[in-house]
Amino acid sequence: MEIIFYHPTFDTPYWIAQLSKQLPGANVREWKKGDNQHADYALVWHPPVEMLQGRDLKAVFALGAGVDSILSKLKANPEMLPESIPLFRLEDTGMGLQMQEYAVSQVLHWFRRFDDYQAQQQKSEWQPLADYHREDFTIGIMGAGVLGGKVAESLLAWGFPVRCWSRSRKTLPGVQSFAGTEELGDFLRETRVLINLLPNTAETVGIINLNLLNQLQDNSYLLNLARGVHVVEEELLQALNNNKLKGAMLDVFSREPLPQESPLWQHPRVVMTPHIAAVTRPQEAIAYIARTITGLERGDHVSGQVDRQRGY
Ligand SMILES: NC(=O)c1ccc[n+]([C@@H]2O[C@H](COP(=O)([O-])OP(=O)(O)OC[C@H]3O[C@@H](n4cnc5c(N)ncnc54)[C@H](O)[C@@H]3O)[C@@H](O)[C@H]2O)c1
Ligand SMILES: O=C(O)[C@H](O)CO
Repeated sequence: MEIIFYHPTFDTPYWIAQLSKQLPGANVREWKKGDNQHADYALVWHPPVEMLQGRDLKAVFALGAGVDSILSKLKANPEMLPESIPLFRLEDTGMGLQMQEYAVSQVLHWFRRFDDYQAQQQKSEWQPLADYHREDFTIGIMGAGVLGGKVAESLLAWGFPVRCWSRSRKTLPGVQSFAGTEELGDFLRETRVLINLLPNTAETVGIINLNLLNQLQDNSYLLNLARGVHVVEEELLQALNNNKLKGAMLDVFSREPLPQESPLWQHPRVVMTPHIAAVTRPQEAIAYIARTITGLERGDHVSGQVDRQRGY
């Protein structure tokens, strides 16, 4: 079995060595420009079109959870990967735990009013504040898939009321599930902390706009862990400046790196990280890919295949 690997920043020798160890019958090689030799599987992130085009592959694996970049490249170059070749993505592979760490730490930060205490410290002000109550701190998770489900579990464990919104209704124990555009308003009405874990698709671009934010509880918070294009950044700033939103924590931006001139850098109630909420963990990802390839070779049904029409 021949496997080609391409990632612009990963430690390629490590990936090749580990994949070879876990797939003993496979010959794994780094794809380099000009390599047109046969391959059965391709493992990629931001692949050059020529790497995939014209190949008779059994499957392609995206080396991340989101497949928006590869699907948008495919839109511009449909011949890069015919529909008959399945595209897989990473399901969890250690990202669920990272998302839990991120979400729990920030929700607790807001719940215990550490943002207010930090602002007071700037003014050398010693002033105990009223406690917040969990019943007024409903967490609303948009996108209740692999990662949204994990985040829901972790916040439930801290005793917060948790609800989710997704395309179809979910049955996550203890979580109130809302589905479809017709239930979006009901989902938002009680939400105090909005956590975004939607995929980037034609339907979800720009979904977090002023109209949506205005439907949240007053003094709400936004945690964007998915993609920057979900948020209309100027409208987020309006919602912060008119105090509908009390704070926002953003891991992703419509342009990355965030341009120096963006007012988000300086906003006193915005905190940010540089797209690190959940990164690909090589060990878990390699084990998952090896397991999936073994399953595909046996003809098993395996999960993780992207529905290209839906876009995730
Ligand atoms: N910031 C980071 O570091 C980072 C890391 C990993 C993943 N992500 C992002 O997180 C996203 C989610 O990952 P996942 O593995 O949980 O994906 P997933 O496919 O398992 O879950 C997606 C969820 O969104 C819902 N959904 C999709 N379209 C919808 C729509 N139009 N309306 C309502 N609900 C809709 C689905 O029903 C599903 O519940 C990824 O697509 C990626 O963009 C970000
Ligand atoms: O989707 C993912 O896996 C991360 O956001 C990296 O882009």
